[in-house]
Amino acid sequence: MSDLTVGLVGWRGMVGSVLIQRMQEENDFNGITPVFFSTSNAGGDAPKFDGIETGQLKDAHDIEALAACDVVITCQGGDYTSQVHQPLRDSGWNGYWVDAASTLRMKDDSIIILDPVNRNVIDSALANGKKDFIGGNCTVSLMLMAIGELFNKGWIEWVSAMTYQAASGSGANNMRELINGMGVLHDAVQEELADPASAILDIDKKIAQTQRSADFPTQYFGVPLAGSLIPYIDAQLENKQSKEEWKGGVETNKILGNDEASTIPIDGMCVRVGAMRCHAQGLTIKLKKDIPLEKIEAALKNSGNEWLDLVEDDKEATMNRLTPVAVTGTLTVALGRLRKLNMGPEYLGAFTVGDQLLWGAAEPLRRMLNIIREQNV
Ligand SMILES: NC(=O)C1=CN([C@@H]2O[C@H](COP(=O)(O)OP(=O)(O)OC[C@H]3O[C@@H](n4cnc5c(N)ncnc54)[C@H](OP(=O)(O)O)[C@@H]3O)[C@@H](O)[C@H]2O)C=CC1
Ligand SMILES: N[C@@H](CC(=O)OP(=O)(O)O)C(=O)O
Repeated sequence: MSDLTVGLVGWRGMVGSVLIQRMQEENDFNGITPVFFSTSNAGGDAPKFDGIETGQLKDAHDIEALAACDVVITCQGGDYTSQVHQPLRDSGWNGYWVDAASTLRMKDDSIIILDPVNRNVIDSALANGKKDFIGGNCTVSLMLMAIGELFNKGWIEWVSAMTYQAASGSGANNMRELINGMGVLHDAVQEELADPASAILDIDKKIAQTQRSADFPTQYFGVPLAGSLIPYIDAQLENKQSKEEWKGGVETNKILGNDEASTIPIDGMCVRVGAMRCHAQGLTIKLKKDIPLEKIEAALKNSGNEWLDLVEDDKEATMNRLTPVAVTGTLTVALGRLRKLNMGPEYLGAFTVGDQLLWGAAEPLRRMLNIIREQNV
């Protein structure tokens, strides 16, 4: 069988760059013919990689050029998907569409991909001729990478997820704004900080004044994030959930292949915090019955999830392994603070942290490409 021709759209964005880096690390370019597309620089030079012929960038809106690909992987964003996906399908193209954007996730013909958790759903979709494979919301994917085994065992009645989401989830400019804000705050009290005798409440007052000043960087988040938090992510829905909170329920159930009768209630509050690219979540899990903690830990350890770092519920281990700083830039999803809560023996508390650009965005896409390749051998 000849190499798959794989169109890459959005490769120079933040998610796309992480994808390309991971594809290089895993030698995913071996045995495919990559074609690089651009929405802004068609005809320019495609990125150069060792030993890979990439040629010129093609126009990402050129339906004919896209239709020449067996697989299109896009990290370009939802607007691009809205503009291009349907015209491409309408042209008769029957290739695989692999997408990071949320646009198509809840469509009947789409599969949300997170193969360590739902490989069975993906395999049966492939067998049934499905062609649209969409990466899940980062918070959802990271929660499932942590506690997917407990869902698969059928132990969970409902979950409440309280999230602590990194700036990267909003994009590169938002990450810059967070750091700029931190710098502005430091600059505002630099002299007082250098003087150990200065009063902390004076420093605090100056920080609050600076955060509230008209020239504090808020262009992208809308309000200050540095030294603060924002308990709202994405659009407001009519039922008062944020769209991010809504995704937690609908996407989790779709990934797990649950139907209306087997839907598991999942809800909580999604909060933006001043972390760079790792999302954390405090989980309250209502179990269907009292399952001993040792049994739960054993199930997680034996789940075959090689990326899970099950952190013992111990202060030192937690501080060293269950933080954004500990896991950032890695595929490790840390899960800890596992303990039965005072509400009763069916109530399990947990805390999880993972890199939202890796398992939360890029990694499921490159793994889907490899699953498609296995099908086409
Ligand atoms: N950020 C996240 O956490 C997640 C994002 N996603 C999805 O992925 C999509 C892309 O997100 P993200 O990667 O953050 O978006 P980016 O804004 O980083 O990149 C999107 C596109 O912007 C264009 N672009 C314009 N200026 C620049 C520049 N200076 N540097 C790089 N690219 C530039 C590029 O297109 P071109 O080369 O054609 O000009 C690029 O492909 C999102 O819209 C979302 O749908 C999904 C999960 C998580
Ligand atoms: N909304 C997520 C990031 C993201 O892009 O989500 P989605 O792929 O569902 O649009 C966040 O802000 O952290």
